Amino acid sequence: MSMQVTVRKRLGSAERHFALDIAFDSASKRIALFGPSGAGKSLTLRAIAGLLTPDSGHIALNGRTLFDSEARVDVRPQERRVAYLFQDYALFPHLTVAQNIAFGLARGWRNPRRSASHPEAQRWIDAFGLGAIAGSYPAELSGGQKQRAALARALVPQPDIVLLDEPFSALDPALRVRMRAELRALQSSLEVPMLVISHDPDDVEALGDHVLEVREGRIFGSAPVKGHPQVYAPVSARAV
Ligand SMILES: Nc1ncnc2c1ncn2[C@@H]1O[C@H](COP(=O)(O)OP(=O)(O)OP(=O)(O)O)[C@@H](O)[C@H]1O
Repeated sequence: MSMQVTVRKRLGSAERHFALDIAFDSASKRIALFGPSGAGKSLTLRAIAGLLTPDSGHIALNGRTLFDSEARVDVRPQERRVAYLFQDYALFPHLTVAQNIAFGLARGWRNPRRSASHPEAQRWIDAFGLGAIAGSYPAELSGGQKQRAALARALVPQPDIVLLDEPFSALDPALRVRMRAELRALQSSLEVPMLVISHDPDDVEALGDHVLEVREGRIFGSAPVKGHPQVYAPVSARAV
C-alpha cells in the first residue's frame, strides 16, 4: 500500500476561516489520523474520497493519481476504489442486511431485490458471520452487527482502501471497547488497508501502525504508534 496526500483547502465565511494544509505519505496498511475535534480530520478524509475538492494538491493511492490540481485530474468518487464508512454507518433502513451489502455491488439506482442472490455479497455475509441476520433490517441489529454489515457493504466492491470516520463515536464506552477489539481483529484478517480517524488515543493505539496527528488543519506529528508515545502529549508540552 502506498498513499501520498497533499491537500490545501480554504473554507469559511467572512467571519470564520479554516485553512486545511495537509501533507503526508504512508506505506502502512493501518493508518490513523488523530487529533482534536475541528482539526481537519474529516475534511482530509473527504478529500481522499473525492467528496471535497481541494484548492490545490495531489492525492495518489498505490501509484494511481486520484487528484492532481496541476494536471487537472479529479477522479470521480465512485471510480476511486475508496470506501468511506460514515460515523453512523449509514445503512439503508428499508433494506435488509443482505440487500445493504449487495448495494455495494449495485450499478445505477435500483435497489437489489430481496430474493436475488449475489455470490460476492454472500462471501462477505459468510466471512462476517452475518448469515443468521441477512434478512433483518438495520433497526433490528446490535451495534456490532451494524458495524460488520457496513464494513461488508464497503468491502464488496473490492476497494483499495477503507476510510473510517470516527467509527465508534456514537457508542457507549462498553460497546466502544468491544467494537474496537472487533475491528482490530478484522484488520488482522483482512488484506485491505484502512485509514481510521479518531480523537481517542485508545482507538489509535488499537487500530493504527502509522499515526498522523492533525492539529489546526496541519499534520503536527507523524510516528509509528508504539515507538513514539509523545504523539499523545498536549500541544503545550512540545515544541511546535
Ligand atoms: N463547509 C465548511 N465551511 C466552513 N468551515 C468548515 C466547513 N466544513 C468544515 N469546516 C470547519 O473545518 C474545521 C475542520 O473540520 P473537520 O470536520 O475536518 O474536523 P474534524 O477534525 O474531523 O473534527 P471532528 O472530530 O469534530 O469531526 C472545523 O473547524 C469546521 O468548522
